Amino acid sequence: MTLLSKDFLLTNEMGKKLFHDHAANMPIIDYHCHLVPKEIYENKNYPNLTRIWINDGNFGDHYKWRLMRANGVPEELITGDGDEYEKLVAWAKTIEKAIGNPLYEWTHLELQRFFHIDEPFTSKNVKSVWDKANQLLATDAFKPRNLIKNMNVKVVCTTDDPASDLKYHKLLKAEEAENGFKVLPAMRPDKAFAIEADTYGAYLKELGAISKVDIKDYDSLVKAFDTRFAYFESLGGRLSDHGLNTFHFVKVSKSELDTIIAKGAENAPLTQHDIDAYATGLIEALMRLNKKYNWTMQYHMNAIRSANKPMFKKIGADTGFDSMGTQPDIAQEIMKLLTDMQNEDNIPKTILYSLNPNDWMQLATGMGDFYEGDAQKLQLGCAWWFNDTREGMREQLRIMAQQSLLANFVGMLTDSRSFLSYPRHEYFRRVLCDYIGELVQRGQLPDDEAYLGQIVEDISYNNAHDYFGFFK
Ligand SMILES: O=C(O)[C@@H](O)[C@H](O)[C@H](O)C(=O)CO
Repeated sequence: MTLLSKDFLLTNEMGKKLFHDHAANMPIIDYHCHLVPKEIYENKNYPNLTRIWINDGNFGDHYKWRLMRANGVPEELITGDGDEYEKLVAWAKTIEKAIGNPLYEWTHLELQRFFHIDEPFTSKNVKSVWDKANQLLATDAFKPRNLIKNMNVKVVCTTDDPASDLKYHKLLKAEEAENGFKVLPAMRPDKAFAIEADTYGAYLKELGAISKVDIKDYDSLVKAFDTRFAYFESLGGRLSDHGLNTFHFVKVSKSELDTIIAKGAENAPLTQHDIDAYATGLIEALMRLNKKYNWTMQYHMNAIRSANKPMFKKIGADTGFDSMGTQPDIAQEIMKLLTDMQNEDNIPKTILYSLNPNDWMQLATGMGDFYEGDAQKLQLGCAWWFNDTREGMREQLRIMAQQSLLANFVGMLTDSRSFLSYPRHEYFRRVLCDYIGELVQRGQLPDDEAYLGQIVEDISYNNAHDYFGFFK
């Protein structure tokens, strides 16, 4: 089989039929990514391949950055102000060493799907790739909105702070019919959780100002969030998303939460008990609001963020210095949370992602204790970040299939900061179809293309369409 041939990742006949005749042409709902709404709205061509692929001066692909650092590339040719062609040369020299790394396949998929460049990308052809890609990047087809539209994307959910004015979502909403896709905000209140940060007090003021609530205690904080849920909802938002790097369930009284919030706002010393109690109180408030608005709550848990403190100070978060978390009991702590909220019937639709696959069985089986109402009210999140590999995807599919109902799964997302990442959905669909095809091959499923094809189409698009309510 040649590199990324027609049947790449497809090792059986049913898998090939399921992919080519059912998955391949399904539209995309990308319900979690980090694209910048302003860039979608302004719709400007990228000047060259480095800027859309590696680093556009603000956001960039920290997956690539990690590998470039692993290859000894100096920071000036990664996130620094080095020559942009030389950055691509550095990437070419890196990717030719990345055998077995998903970025090898993603890089070549993107070159094939967008630039019709089929040969392997190496330091020997980087100049011709640079020239051909840049020529195409200057055309209308490579404006961000056309990149989204031409990949058959129907929904893009960005990642937005509750205090955001969602200016560009509002502007894009007015052009939704013309664009042919929705750009919807997903509320990511991580700053509101960071009570130990010296910026917490200022953030409460910022959130209070935009919600017109004087936030001074738990009730007023919840009221402020309620107004933001209503505003996000008015622009099509139906998701909240939470980076719970670690989590310890600590239930305290409202008056104790009031005291903790006051301490945080004044930047007074907080104990770990305070921090855990506050996170528990706030996540429970957000569970109630997700339930009230019939949103879906995503938990991104067990991550170590910005471990390289000197580089964090130098270039900030989300720059490739994160890794898999090692809190061994995080799933147990989440179970305590779910159990507590079940007592008041306030568990919303929920997707649980853990960066540590050791958590997946606990999460997948634990969720099963709380199913009711909506089909697949709780589900195991797709293989996330460092697990976004063929093997990681197969493991998540296997566990979801064996512990719940794979046919209800809402499928994949890009989680990306680049407009070129949509082939990750194709990659996932290939893995999904190959996995199902193998079950047929072993006689574990009927050799029934119509039945299995419908399930593949549902996982690829229909389930997300119905589950999230973006089109209601
Ligand atoms: O949403 C998250 O917490 C992560 O996806 C995080 O943003 C990370 O930088 C990422 O993009 C992984 O794909």
